[in-house]
Amino acid sequence: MNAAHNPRIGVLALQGDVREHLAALADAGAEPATVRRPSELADVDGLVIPGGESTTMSNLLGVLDLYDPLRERLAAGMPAYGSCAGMIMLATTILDTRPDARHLDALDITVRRNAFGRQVESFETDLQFRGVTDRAGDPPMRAVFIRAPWVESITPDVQVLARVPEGPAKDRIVAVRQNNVLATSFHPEVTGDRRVHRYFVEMVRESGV
Ligand SMILES: NC(=O)CC[C@H](N)C(=O)O
Repeated sequence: MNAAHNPRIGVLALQGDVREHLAALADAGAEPATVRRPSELADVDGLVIPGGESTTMSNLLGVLDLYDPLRERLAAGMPAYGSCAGMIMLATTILDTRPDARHLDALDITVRRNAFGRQVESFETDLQFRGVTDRAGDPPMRAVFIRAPWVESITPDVQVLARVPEGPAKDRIVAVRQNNVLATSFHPEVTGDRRVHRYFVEMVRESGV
């Protein structure tokens, strides 16, 4: 695999906003590919796990024989980016989930599902994103949350990239990175702002996996 110029980045295509991520990755300079089987997973330099329903995704991973190969590639350092349900899938500890839901243990965070409350199922805000909005003149990032999780706690190996700037959930952590794994509670693929996808494409290039 040659990740130097145009990394091949998969989107786990079991459910959720797969098309939007494929388009965002193409805009961000990657060669996008859908991943539904182990052979397709073996062929990518990095993987996006989109939003959807983490308990359903957990089931489908098992049914399609993707769970073990995906854990193995993550353990070997394959870069991954999870948004919303994807963040939940990547986490080591999940609060408010079903006891039989399986996850990928690639990110040392405790994440709470549907954390923003059922009344406020979805909302938008502008936030600062470390490494993306921190140069003078960079506009803030529009973040769209849909029945989103938040990160309840992290270990020292995890870098906080974004927090909720205001309101009842002020300061809750909503974007993190640990080595080659990136996760956001929100959905950058729906706004047309490609900066998070460019950040991830750059991670994949740098990893050279
Ligand atoms: N937009 C989303 O991905 C929502 C995540 C969903 N609430 C879950 O728990 O999996």
